[in-house]
Amino acid sequence: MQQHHHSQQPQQQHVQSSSAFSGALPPRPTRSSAIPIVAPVATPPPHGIASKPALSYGAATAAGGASQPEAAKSPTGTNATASARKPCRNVAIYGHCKYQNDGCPFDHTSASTTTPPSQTPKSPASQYASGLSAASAASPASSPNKSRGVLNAPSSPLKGALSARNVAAAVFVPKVNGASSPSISAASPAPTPRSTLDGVTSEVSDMRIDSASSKDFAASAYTSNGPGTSNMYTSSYDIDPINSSFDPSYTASTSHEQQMGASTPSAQPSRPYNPYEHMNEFGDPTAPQGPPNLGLGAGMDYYSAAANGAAKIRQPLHYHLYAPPLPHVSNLHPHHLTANAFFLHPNQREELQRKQEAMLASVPPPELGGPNLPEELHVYHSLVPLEHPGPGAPSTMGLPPGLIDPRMGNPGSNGATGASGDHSKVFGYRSHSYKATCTLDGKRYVLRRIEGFRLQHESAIALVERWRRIRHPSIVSVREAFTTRAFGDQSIVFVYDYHPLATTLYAEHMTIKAAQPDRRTGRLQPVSMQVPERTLWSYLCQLTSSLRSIHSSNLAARCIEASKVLRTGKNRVRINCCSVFDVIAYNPDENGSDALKAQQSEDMVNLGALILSIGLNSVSATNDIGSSLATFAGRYSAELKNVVAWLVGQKPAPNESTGEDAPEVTRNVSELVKVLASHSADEMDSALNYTDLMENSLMKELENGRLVRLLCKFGFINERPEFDHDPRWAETGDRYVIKLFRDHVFHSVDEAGRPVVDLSHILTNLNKLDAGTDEKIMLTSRDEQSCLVVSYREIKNCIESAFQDLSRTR
Ligand SMILES: Nc1ncnc2c1ncn2[C@@H]1O[C@H](COP(=O)(O)OP(=O)(O)OP(=O)(O)O)[C@@H](O)[C@H]1O
Repeated sequence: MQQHHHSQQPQQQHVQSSSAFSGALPPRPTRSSAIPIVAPVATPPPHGIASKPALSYGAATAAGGASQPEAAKSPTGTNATASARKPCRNVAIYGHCKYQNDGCPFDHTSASTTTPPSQTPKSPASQYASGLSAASAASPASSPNKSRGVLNAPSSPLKGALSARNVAAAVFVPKVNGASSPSISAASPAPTPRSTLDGVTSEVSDMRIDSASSKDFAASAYTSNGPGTSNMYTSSYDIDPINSSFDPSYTASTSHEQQMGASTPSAQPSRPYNPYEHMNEFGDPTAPQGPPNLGLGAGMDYYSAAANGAAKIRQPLHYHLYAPPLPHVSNLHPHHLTANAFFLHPNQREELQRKQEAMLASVPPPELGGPNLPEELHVYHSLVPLEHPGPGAPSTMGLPPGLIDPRMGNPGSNGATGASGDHSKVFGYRSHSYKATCTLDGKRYVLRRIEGFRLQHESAIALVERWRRIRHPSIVSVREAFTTRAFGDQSIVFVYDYHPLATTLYAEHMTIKAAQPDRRTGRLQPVSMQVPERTLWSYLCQLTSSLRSIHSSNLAARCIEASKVLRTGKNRVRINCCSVFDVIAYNPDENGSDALKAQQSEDMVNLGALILSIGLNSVSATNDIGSSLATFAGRYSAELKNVVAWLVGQKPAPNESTGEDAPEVTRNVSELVKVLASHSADEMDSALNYTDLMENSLMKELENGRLVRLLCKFGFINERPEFDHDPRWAETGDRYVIKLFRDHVFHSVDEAGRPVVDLSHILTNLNKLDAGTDEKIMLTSRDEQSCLVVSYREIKNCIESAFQDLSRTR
């Protein structure tokens, strides 16, 4: 309520001053639109008519009121003679007035005289405008920030910023004068009485009125903005300033050229827009002419020119333009392009969000029917079982939604994993897996508890330390192991990195998955179990690489099993549960190196058996290796079959022509790496392509991050009920411009008053704002009684200044 009160009060005040400003009319009801500037041509009498006096910005007048300036007391709108002396606003905005010969009482002459500042009522818009030129102590809009504003800096290109009433003076074009900042030229007489606002006078005196040269100015005026950014002044001659804001044909050189001081309006002839002009900046020797103003080409070679150019910062930076997707990524699937030009691909977003949901999944506490788990275990808390509780357990004990990959269905129903506490098919002990949060770093880990295990040798658990040091993209990292009685028994717990929504190769390829809806028809279709050969090669390459790392560390995986290889993404696999066997099957009497050799050799056999089982979608494929290999050979290439046969220890077939036995190759991981060389190259290509795709996705999200930061700043400033004991802070001074810009971006309406719900309008404006371009826009107050012509750079400065004020008070 308080906020409402504060935001209303200044608005009412503004309406009052605005109605006085426009001439004795009752204030119009406040509308959410701030964009009526597109509409005037649709209204029969454009201005000067009693029913629509609000458009007479040129001379601020008032019907009365003690607070009004002296000069404001002469009526406008009702006095045709007075109107005739006032410059027509249509000329100011559109370059011509279509009602010139149709009764429009305003002045359309293009002869120019100096536009004197006229009296301005203290509407927030005019307050801001006057604040731009000189901070007026009497103005309620004056804020301590103004002196900091770029607008007051003598060399600023914003020096000629217009106040609301200056909009009434005809077309302005920036005057580029050597290295100094552009000033503004007015092209129509402005016979309004001299202003009492001295601060504005100094600003307006910078405006050159020279209708004869105005065309020349127009030709050079576009130099003030960067390519892709139209200039309000230029637009006012021949294009619609609103609808053509992205028309690149009205832009050419950069402000850098202006800084070089060689492009005076008269010196630089009009030349066609060249979208590749920036390339010339570095002195491309193939260019037909040297880059403007750099003096390159003659005597300067391309590379030194490039080094020179690279050192210079080009302004303005074109942050307001979305960079298109890179061709090497986007050309992969053209139909993906249009939908995903701006944002992360929906499937990718969905997958990432599902993973986050899995990370945050929790179970109810035991008193509410949840599983009976210790509240804290060593440095871990919030334990959530990763396996279903077994038949007969109440539903509250079930897995929380979002914890498992939805493709897998209910794990209990299809037997993808055993129930929590079942005997592990691999380790033999009863085992449980939990997701848990670490109190030390707040991250999620997986705790694998082996129930009823009594540790006999301290040195066994010390082996875990060796596993801790192994970091490999295809191995689930081992963090630590500890024994505990927290579950009421003797248990050992192994801690691993958590990979949300991970499934096992067993669940993925050896269990029948629930039918999935067809993409085109939407009908449920059974999921094919056939594993493409490319996928098998990919698994083989990844697992070989991880074995290589393990074996070279004088360790053996000992758990190359379908249920112990996790699938953590599309075709991404990781060996899980490393170190468990080393601890639970520890034998102090074993000869170290012989045992290790045997275990490593076993890893190779298990790898072959795993590929064979996946290819045949059955764990029992290893029961009869000979017949399984025959079936396998019917589905896959001879090359793959031979590699698998070699791994599982089958004798290679004799040479067909000579009948001789093929030489036996020693079976170890180094040999396997050689065998897989060409497939590893394929794998690397895929990985690099995927990296490119990810980088591209990252670039899209980067853009969004910028805009979110900007929107946060808006949120801090707009509608703030009070700041620094000033209840009108959010509505006055720099903040008034921010408010009008917010209206322009989010509350604009079309000609029929319907809200413009157009994301591109928002993105375009926010990007230009973030980039701080020199392009100017017209902001209109909610009551349509006043307007401001400001550049995005000025608005950006206002936001920065207001935000800094807020953050300084912390
Ligand atoms: N590090 C991990 N990150 C994420 N999920 C994991 C991780 N380790 C295991 N899981 C998940 O926990 C579940 C149970 O794993 P587990 O290894 O106990 O499978 P299992 O088929 O029950 O094997 P076993 O027969 O040995 O008990 C699986 O669905 C697996 O996806």
